[in-house]
Amino acid sequence: MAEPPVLIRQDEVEGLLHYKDLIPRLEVALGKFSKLDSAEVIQPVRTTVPLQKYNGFLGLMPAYLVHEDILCTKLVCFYKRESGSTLPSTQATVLLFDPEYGNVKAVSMPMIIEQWPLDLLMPAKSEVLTILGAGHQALSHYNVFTETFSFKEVRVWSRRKETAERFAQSTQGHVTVWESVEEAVNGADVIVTVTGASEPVLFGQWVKPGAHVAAVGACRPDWRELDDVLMRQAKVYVDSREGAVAESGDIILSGAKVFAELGEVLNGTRPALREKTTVFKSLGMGIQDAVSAKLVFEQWKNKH
Ligand SMILES: NC(=O)C1=CN([C@@H]2O[C@H](COP(=O)(O)OP(=O)(O)OC[C@H]3O[C@@H](n4cnc5c(N)ncnc54)[C@H](O)[C@@H]3O)[C@@H](O)[C@H]2O)C=CC1
Ligand SMILES: O=C([O-])C1=[NH+]CCC1
Repeated sequence: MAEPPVLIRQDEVEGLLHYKDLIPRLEVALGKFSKLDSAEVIQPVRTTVPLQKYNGFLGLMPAYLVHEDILCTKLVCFYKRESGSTLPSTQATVLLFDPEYGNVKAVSMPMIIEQWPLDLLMPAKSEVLTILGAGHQALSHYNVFTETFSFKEVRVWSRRKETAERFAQSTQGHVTVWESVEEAVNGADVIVTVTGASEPVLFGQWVKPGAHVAAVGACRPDWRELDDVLMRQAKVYVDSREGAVAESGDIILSGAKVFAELGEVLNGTRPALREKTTVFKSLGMGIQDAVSAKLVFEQWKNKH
């Protein structure tokens, strides 16, 4: 009989998962995904169930990495919350299966980082990082970006100043709080957008030519964080073309063309045009959670 699944709590996940181990594995998985070879990676576009009553969605994100034999699904509820709401806007659970037997081996709460610093797309000299939004994703992206690179200056903006101030107090390094997006992004080399916005908050006219925008929020076809000018003037990279044209309001509503998948850049089949203004629009990939879950489970087993 199969063992019952182990439950790995979020605080344990945080202790077990290290970016330096995770990122190279994520890059390999994304490279395989972009080869469009279903003998290697199977990841259908997320199925989304609307929760109209609560202004949210349940997303089902299964993935199978064939050679690594990792079968996994993430179940993620995400919501559009009113300003001042204390309810979480994203709640996710990851199930890691034994693909042969079919049982669940581990249940864990993911540490969601859908974007990691893409030095390939960032300007060669990246000194100023601006984060728009000050919630959970803001903190995890602050951590991964500042652990991987040394920025001279880190700035944050949020629609409520007190949230941005709380964020700045919670970070390891010094972060300055800005009252307007326009000022916060002025001269920034890297801009991370992690808001719950459904209308653009970042406008192309404010973005320094050659900057890199890591766009994480706006995961619905009618939600946006970036305006048409930015979307049309930038080279747009995505995690999955199929996902982007189905789910990204920034891409669908602006009519912007997708230049490349990140996996194509990693495979060397499309160039990383870091001297141009670049947008990397991520929507979340089941394979990323699969790779993370496998790593967490391996580390957990080593400790128990
Ligand atoms: N690309 C991906 O794979 C993932 C995307 N997300 C998305 O990232 C975004 C942020 O998620 P969390 O940090 O978990 O949320 P959160 O609720 O912890 O933080 C959201 C931040 O955005 C701000 N915000 C909310 N509505 C806004 C609006 N209309 N205009 C400007 N700012 C607004 C809030 O004040 C807060 O600072 C959400 O849209 C979420 O769906 C979350 C997980 C993964
Ligand atoms: O991958 C993910 O967890 C999500 N993507 C959009 C909202 C949540």
